[in-house]
Amino acid sequence: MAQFNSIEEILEKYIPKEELQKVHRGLYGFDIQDPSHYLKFDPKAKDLADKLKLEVKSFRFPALAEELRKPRIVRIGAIQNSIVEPTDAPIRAQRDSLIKKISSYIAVAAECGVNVLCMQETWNMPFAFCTREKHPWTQFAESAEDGPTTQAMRQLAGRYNMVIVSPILERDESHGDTVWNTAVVISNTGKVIGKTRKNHIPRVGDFNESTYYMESELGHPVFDTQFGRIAVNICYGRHHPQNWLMYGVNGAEIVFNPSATVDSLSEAFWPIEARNAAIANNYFSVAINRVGTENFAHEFTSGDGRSAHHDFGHFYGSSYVTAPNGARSPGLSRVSDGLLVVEADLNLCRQVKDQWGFRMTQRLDLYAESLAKAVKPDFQPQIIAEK
Ligand SMILES: NC(=O)NCCC(=O)O
Repeated sequence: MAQFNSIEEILEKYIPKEELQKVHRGLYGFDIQDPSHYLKFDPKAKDLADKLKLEVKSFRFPALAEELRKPRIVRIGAIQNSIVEPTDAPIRAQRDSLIKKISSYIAVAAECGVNVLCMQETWNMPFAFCTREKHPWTQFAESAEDGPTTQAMRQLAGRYNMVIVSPILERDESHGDTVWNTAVVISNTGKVIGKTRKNHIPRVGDFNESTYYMESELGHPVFDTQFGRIAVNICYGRHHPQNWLMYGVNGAEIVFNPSATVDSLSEAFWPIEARNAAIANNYFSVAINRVGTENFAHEFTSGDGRSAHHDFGHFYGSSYVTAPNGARSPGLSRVSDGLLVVEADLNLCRQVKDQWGFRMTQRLDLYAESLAKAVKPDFQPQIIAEK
């Protein structure tokens, strides 16, 4: 399929203006052409972004004014990016060129007033897990706490007073040098608050990640930051509603979904899953997908009938944010690097909980009892047939 910039662009091109407003309201929950929903940035931010050819999009989610609570306004940032060096370049050159590029994007995010930012899954390397090659790719794995990527991000977090979520390939030197798919959560003070790991590892298409790392044993941590309670649901975990549920049960107000997925597999799901999670759990979800096509020297197959090939297909970007009331931002481009800046009043989370009562009516006790039965070896599905 020929690559195109975005679905939004096609809609705006072919739908008459008065009809377009209805389409937008139905698709996004807002008239997304209403200028009051967009942020104005300092010209310096725009100049910086233009120089870097970085698409910058914004959106604003208002909440009701409350008498007993002040608004809790935060600016959430999401960065999607392609790789810089070809995948056969030296490892250090590949990693350091990405750290340099993303550091320049984070400088733009700072100019846009971003308070809490997340990058895509394993942002500092090519998504090489299709190859099933251990070498050279596991050389990208580094200490979550003080590897070169975390050190660089810690400096920026402190400099810009910004919480940074940095999804990387982790080398756990304390436990046999094991590799994990991890997101490091760095405070706006520059300190590492902690880390979370990918709970669900795919075995679909070319996503041969189970060759490299196991499912996380860290549960569903929520990180209490100056800019809200945040959690990270890494990529494939977005297909598991229970995974989203537990971040909500643990009190998350913003759940990032750093991802890497391709148009031949998941694009129809993409606008649905993180959006539904925000609706069902009354928090903001931030879906961030890698962008671009990455070619690898040695052709590979994955036993799914396709002939040997050198790439995953197209990572379609399309990052977007959904508010607890189901309204969503326009997406970033399908084909280029981008920064999405969303201004949100976190008070909206509790306002929607009150309005819809999902947390009150959630029946966790019923699910816990049913799931406890379902995991037992002698489980019998509850099927009732005509007598
Ligand atoms: N990175 C990753 O988990 N991708 C799996 C494919 C998908 O979930 O769309």
